[in-house]
Amino acid sequence: MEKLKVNIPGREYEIYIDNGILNNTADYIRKIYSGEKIAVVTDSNVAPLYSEIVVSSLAQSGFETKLITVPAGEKSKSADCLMNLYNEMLDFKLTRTDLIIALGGGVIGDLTGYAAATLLRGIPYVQIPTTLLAQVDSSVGGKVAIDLPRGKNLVGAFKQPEMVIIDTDCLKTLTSRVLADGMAEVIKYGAIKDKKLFEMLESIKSTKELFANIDKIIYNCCDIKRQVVESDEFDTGGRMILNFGHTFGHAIEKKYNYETYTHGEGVAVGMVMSCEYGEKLGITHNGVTDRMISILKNYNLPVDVQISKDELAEAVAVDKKGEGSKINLILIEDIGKVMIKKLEKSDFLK
Ligand SMILES: NC(=O)c1ccc[n+]([C@@H]2O[C@H](COP(=O)([O-])OP(=O)(O)OC[C@H]3O[C@@H](n4cnc5c(N)ncnc54)[C@H](O)[C@@H]3O)[C@@H](O)[C@H]2O)c1
Ligand SMILES: O=C(O)C(=O)C[C@@H](O)[C@H](O)[C@H](O)COP(=O)(O)O
Ligand SMILES: [Zn+2]
Repeated sequence: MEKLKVNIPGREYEIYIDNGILNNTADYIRKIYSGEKIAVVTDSNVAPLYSEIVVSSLAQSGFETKLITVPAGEKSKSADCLMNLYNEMLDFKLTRTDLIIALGGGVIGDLTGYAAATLLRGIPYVQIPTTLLAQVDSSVGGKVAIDLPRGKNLVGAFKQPEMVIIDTDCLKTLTSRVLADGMAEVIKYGAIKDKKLFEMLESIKSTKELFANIDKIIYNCCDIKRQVVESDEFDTGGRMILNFGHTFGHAIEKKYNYETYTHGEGVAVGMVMSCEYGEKLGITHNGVTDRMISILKNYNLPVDVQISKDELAEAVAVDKKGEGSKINLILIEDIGKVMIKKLEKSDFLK
């Protein structure tokens, strides 16, 4: 069992990492919740795999639960799905002193977290992430959101969870594509903040070897995210580094209607594009782009996608790192050495 504490004054919480801990979900929940009602939100793929373990643990411990299942996939991070979720929670007569659990990948975490941030002006929630991406990134830090047709995560909030429960056994049922998505964010952490992690990822030669190191990798990433979020919870400065590859990545996801490319795949190509752009500006050292391309290919992630300058400019216009006419672009000078470059939006990509 590994444990981390996110120290945000007034909103502290623990992250527990272990295999098999879903069986004891109720014991963890009891540490932070003394009420009775819990709405458990999950998706149509995760429900048949893990809802029974979670709900029966909660029921055996005397909690009154309602399982709410939404369709799997990014399209569920939508206003329509959010409204349905609100209605299901209100039908369950949830109040502000009750609890919500997000059981699933980043889609469920973001959607449920946003419902928790807004329904009745805020209900406490717990993250139980079941994908690698959610375990290393989205379940920690409190960014919650839905997408709009005009762009990714355009309606959202900062709402820290009460606890994050990471069961690494859940990773055994992921498809190789979803596992690779998580690796894109893991590679991001190495690229921005942890050269040793990046080098370790470069040396891994098989999925078996990856799984042998997965607990350590998850711990490392959560620890980096914890530190970054503690220093800038509301994304006004230092937290922006977690967006490395995302300006381009979000543009790719949107261009292809959130269907062709997943978030991790968009971020993978976005990191290559950021390295190329950084090299062009003379910021990213020569050779870094090649190294990025090579590691991404090793984890079966895409490194190139067709997208026009106009489509990128559209994404820049709604990017949350914008400040009036300027945009904060995240670049790396070298592996593990990140920087924030402020540019005029009109000069970007010229
Ligand atoms: N809030 C944040 O800080 C943050 C960080 C990174 C990404 N995100 C968001 O996260 C989303 C991507 O998350 P994701 O990659 O987890 O996608 P996802 O939630 O869509 O999950 C990917 C697929 O895996 C399935 N799945 C989940 N757990 C499983 C398991 N254990 N076994 C088998 N199948 C399983 C899901 O049903 C889905 O089909 C994007 O919307 C992205 O914007 C948010
Ligand atoms: O937690 C953060 O901060 C991040 O930027 C993590 C990203 O991996 C994540 O995809 C996030 O949701 C992107 O945020 P956005 O502010 O660009 O919508
Ligand atoms: Zn991301």
